[in-house]
Amino acid sequence: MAATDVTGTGVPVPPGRVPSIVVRDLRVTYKAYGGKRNALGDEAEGRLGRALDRVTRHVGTVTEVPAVRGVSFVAYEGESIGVIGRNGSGKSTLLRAIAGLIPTAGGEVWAGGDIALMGVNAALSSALSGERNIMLGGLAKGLSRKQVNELHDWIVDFAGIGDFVHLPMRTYSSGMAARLRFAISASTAPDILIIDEALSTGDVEFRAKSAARVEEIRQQAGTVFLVSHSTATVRKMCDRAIWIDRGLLRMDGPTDEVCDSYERVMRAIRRKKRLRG
Ligand SMILES: Nc1ncnc2c1ncn2[C@@H]1O[C@H](COP(=O)(O)OP(=O)(O)OP(=O)(O)O)[C@@H](O)[C@H]1O
Repeated sequence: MAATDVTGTGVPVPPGRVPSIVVRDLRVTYKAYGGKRNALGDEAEGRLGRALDRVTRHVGTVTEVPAVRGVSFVAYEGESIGVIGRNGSGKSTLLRAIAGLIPTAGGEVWAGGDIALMGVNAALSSALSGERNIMLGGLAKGLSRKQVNELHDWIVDFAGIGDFVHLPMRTYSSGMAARLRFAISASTAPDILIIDEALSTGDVEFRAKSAARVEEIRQQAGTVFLVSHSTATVRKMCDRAIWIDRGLLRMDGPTDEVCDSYERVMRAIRRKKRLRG
């Protein structure tokens, strides 16, 4: 049976594969009030900055930042997709829009299941104990009190925070707090899991443990997105990679191919910068 373009993205769906997310011409524009912003943040300078000024419209004192400028792709069940790109290229914005956490300026997202976004910045309250945060985090994920109580010991054990669970989170080291956030998010297996740099926190042992948990979730036929600056992590954990550059999808394909191209371009940029002094 031939592949068909049932998603309308122009990407044919191969026979036997089940799409979990369809993103069609997705656009996100931030409105920044007052100061001037551009699509690469503070890094954009000189020629690049002027080029970006052309795509960044200034409306009165409001600057519109087109952070995602028309991205389309189809993700399938069982895939683990690394999302790479330079600082400010729009990776987090794209995934937050897919998770429905921020408004879009155009395009469509279709999701075939529940989406959980796990990030080191997931909001937990530093004034409350780990225990209370586990309950609040679980309720925010849509679990019942009973379900959170059942998961409580697993979360504390996975995070390795021991008796600190009774103390306010402000007494935690940043590693402990990040491990607790990860454990809360990973305590249930959502259909679609988005991890934003969460794996880069913690020590070697915790990274290995969290990687194993992501693999478990992936094997339960969920789809995993991993936003990371580390191509090494993406190579290890993902079978496919998406490269986002200035709000556009620059490349989508097998992890090694995409990471090789990305690293080549990054090396060339660094070389140019060095030559310019
Ligand atoms: N709340 C906001 N208001 C205005 N502009 C924003 C806002 N959040 C992000 N941006 C801008 O949108 C663009 C994309 O940011 P985003 O955080 O999605 O990039 P990123 O690739 O995830 O970056 P990083 O790798 O540094 O985390 C950047 O130019 C950034 O400055």
